Amino acid sequence: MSKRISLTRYLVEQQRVNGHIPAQLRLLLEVVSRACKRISFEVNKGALGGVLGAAGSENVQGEVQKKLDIIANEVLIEANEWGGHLAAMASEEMEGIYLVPNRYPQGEYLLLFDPLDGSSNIDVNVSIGTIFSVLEKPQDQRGVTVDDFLQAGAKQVAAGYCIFGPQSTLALTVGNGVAMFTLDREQGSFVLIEDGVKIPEDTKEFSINMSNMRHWDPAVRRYIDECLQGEDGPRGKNFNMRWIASMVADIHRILTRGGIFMYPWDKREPHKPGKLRLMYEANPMGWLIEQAGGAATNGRQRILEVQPTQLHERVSVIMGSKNEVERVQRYYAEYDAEQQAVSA
Ligand SMILES: O=P(O)(O)OC[C@H]1O[C@](O)(COP(=O)(O)O)[C@@H](O)[C@@H]1O
Ligand SMILES: [Mg+2]
Ligand SMILES: [Mg+2]
Repeated sequence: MSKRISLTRYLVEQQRVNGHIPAQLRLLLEVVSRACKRISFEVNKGALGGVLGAAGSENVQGEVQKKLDIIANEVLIEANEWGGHLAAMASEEMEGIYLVPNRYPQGEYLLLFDPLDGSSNIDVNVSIGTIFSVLEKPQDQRGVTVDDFLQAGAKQVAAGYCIFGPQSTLALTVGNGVAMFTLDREQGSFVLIEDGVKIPEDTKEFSINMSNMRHWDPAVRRYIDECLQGEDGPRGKNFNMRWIASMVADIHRILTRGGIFMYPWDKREPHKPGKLRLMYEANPMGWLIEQAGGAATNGRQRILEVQPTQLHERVSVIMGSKNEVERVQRYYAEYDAEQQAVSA
């Protein structure tokens, strides 16, 4: 039987052998993975555990909260607040930041999370997940503020997600490629299933909510129009489409077999840059995708270089197989040049 490598062992190797992560970060990631395990068990209870359905409240973004959104948020906070590795946390489900209470030891990291991604899929038994991102607390003696969190995605020191599907699988990067671990429920531990995950540079599969087509901008329309024309169009090949409506599941598929995922700006709410959140959805996913050889952009700028100005900032998202993402970027550049020429 081949040797099984647990997440714990992988992290120890990242720390000791490769010197990639300090001990504090290793311990923090252990705690996050334990929280993901707890959430996985809660998710699996479904109707039997009374965890389905709406909670009867709204989050800061005006979205109806599901019971599991709140349960997952509490699990992550409870697991992480006393460990001594963190200074503060931020979540999709909380308006402000959560400071580690004074009664617990204070750490050097900031943790951001989307505790339950794909909330609309909870009640219909479709894959959902937890997304997380770790930043370093800026070095100074002040107490932590929201401004400390407003760092570009390129500053992340760890990022990942745990998908709760037919299997619970945790994908992780500490800046040394992407590794995936599946939860062995009998052993109670995450076991390495793939290291050095690589996304093919080309693809024949796109992922976008087609019902928004009439609201997109011309660059995205052009790209999707050409995909839809298949063999008869300029791309000369047929494309397939997948939309799970859980970013975590769509990105997991792309990390597994390639593809392009888009949730672009659209004109329904023109003042918003996009639907997805920069700091705890696009940044961690963007870094994972890049670490697997893919690309992540808002059409005009690399996502990891977007300087956040708000905790719950939104962003237009185009990520996945490199050549396709670069093509969409090119279409944006061509469209912008045309617009400039018209207005000159
Ligand atoms: O309802 P739509 O347009 O299909 O949107 C689906 C998108 O919304 C999200 O569910 C937002 O995440 P939350 O469930 O964490 O709010 C993404 O995971 C997904 O890509
Ligand atoms: Mg989400
Ligand atoms: Mg969520």
